[in-house]
Amino acid sequence: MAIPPNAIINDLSGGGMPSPFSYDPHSGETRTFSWQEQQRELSAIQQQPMDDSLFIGLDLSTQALKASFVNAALEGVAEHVVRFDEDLPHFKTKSGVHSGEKGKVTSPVAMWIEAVDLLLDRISKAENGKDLLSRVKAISGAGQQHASVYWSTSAPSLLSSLDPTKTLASQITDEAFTITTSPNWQDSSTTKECRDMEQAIGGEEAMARRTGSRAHERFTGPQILKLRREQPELYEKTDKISLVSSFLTTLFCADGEIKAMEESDACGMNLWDLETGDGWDQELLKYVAGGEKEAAELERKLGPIEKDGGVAAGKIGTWFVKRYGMNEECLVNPFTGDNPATILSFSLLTGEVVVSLGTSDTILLSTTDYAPNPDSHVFAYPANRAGGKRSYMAMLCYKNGSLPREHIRDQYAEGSWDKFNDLVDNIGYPTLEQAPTRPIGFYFLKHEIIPHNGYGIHHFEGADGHAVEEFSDPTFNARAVLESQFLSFRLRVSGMLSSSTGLPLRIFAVGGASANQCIKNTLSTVLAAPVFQPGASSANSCSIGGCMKAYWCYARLTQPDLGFEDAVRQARLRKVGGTATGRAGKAPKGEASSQLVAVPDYAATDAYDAMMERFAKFEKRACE
Ligand SMILES: Nc1ncnc2c1ncn2[C@@H]1O[C@H](COP(=O)(O)OP(=O)(O)O)[C@@H](O)[C@H]1O
Ligand SMILES: O=C(CO)[C@@H](O)[C@H](O)COP(=O)(O)O
Repeated sequence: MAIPPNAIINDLSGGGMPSPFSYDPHSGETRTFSWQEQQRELSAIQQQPMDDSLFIGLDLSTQALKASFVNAALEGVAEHVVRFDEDLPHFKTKSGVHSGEKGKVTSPVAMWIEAVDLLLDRISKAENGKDLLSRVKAISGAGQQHASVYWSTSAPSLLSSLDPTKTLASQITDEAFTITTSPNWQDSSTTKECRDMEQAIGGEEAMARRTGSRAHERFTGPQILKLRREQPELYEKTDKISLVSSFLTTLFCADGEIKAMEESDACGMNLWDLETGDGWDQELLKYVAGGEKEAAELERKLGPIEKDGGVAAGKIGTWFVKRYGMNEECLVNPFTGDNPATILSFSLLTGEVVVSLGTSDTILLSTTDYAPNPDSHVFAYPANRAGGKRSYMAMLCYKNGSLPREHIRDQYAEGSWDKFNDLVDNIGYPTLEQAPTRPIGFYFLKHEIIPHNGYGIHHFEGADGHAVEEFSDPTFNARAVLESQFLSFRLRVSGMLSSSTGLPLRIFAVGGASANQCIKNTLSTVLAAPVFQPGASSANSCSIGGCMKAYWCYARLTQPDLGFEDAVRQARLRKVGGTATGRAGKAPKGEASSQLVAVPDYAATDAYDAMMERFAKFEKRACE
């Protein structure tokens, strides 16, 4: 495979060896370290009593709960997963959720609690599992964004009196919650609430400027407003509201306190004043709560926000110590959102993006500019520190990510990814001559975020793009489901990048579908950029980002001012010094150097370039 000119490797991203220079997306600064400086740092690091330490990162995403363990050099040591549909079938979820009427999508909170029980059981029964758990010095991780948990007044006493002979699920019962299901990020039932909230503060531009995003159906603020309007008695009875991230922080501390939300994840609510970063947006709170006095009560329910991503929210609960032999000094670092955690496992340079192909498809980049736009999202960067220079994470999010790809695989390729790939390869890339008549399909199985209002399956054929029920060659759907998604990425990402071409310099692909070579090739070719992957596994970048956050939190016990990037760089020096040990007897996973996995077929890139105008026109038609 020829390495294209824009693929000059600096191995700052996606794990790997420490570099003599470090780029800090937090400050936008690049610093160089002489080898003498590195040698001094290495000696200092080797004196720290970390040799045996492990760090856990969890990822409670839509379809699964994953756990990664890393050592003090941030090398992967073990991984475990609980898949909701398969491992907890009694909750009867499909792809982790229940889909109801009028766009309502929820997940049972009890399922997540049982998943934590099952995950810990699996870990402790695995080879060396008990040993691994006993060596954990800090735990952190991520939750799917926007989804919320509604605690009752009984929660604190239930959480602080857990009996280690019983499971979490048998003790943190429905009594702990006012609502036993959590509105999922795929929910689209709050369109009215979104428009009302935007109108209350002067429109979508104003909402984006103040909170980082225009109002979105899945965001927590519109969901809370709908709850207050439709079930006021349950809203009133709710004592505290958590995001999935702060729900997990609370669960792992289990000290009776409902823990603070972390700022980056709180940006997915349309309630946090990201423009100033100073607090909840009082006008929005007032609107959602229904009055001035009521706003103060909503603020109490939401609690404070943790703006320092590297602090400890508490220590691991005694239930975990007594039942699973975890170290009572183990720190719990505030969990964040899944996308913020994913970006943390990379140190992106200007022009580089992470493309996460999970249940949702997302594009992530880091920036020091606050440049909100109604078509994308801006969140606080998850490694910000209180009082420090603020930076941001920009994101595009597609609801119809892996599920439409699976739908096409099941309908046209007998449920096999290999057969799906054969269809994609058989059709091949378009030539420049074919571009003006290339068929284009749209697969909005769920109400789409981008383009807003996209819904249903649409096929267009011919130069004029006349709508057809099905393509003349139905197998074309396999290629079309990839092409239309990546053409949409291409259309939108240019507005977020400052590069002269409007295209990314490098792509880091993560998430379940990044295992698929055909998908990576097409992504690379449509976006005209080389694709890299973080070592052996790219499906765990989110939980690895959580591990790094946990490590950072622990390192700050002895170096209170340590920044996230410096913590990561220091940890990787141990790899050079060879002082950290996994002791699990397995090859390290997930944290090897990034590898080039796909390069553009530039002739086809030209053809995709020529398709952009038609694509944008047909997409508008599909949304009419
Ligand atoms: N070989 C493959 N080709 C394409 N998609 C895949 C492949 N393997 C897994 N996937 C997709 O990955 C998705 C899960 O991705 P993952 O990142 O684990 O999800 P989540 O976003 O819930 O964390 C599944 O829905 C599946 O469709
Ligand atoms: O809604 C968003 C981001 O705004 C989604 O990205 C969710 O955060 C869920 O992620 P996955 O389950 O696909 O990881």
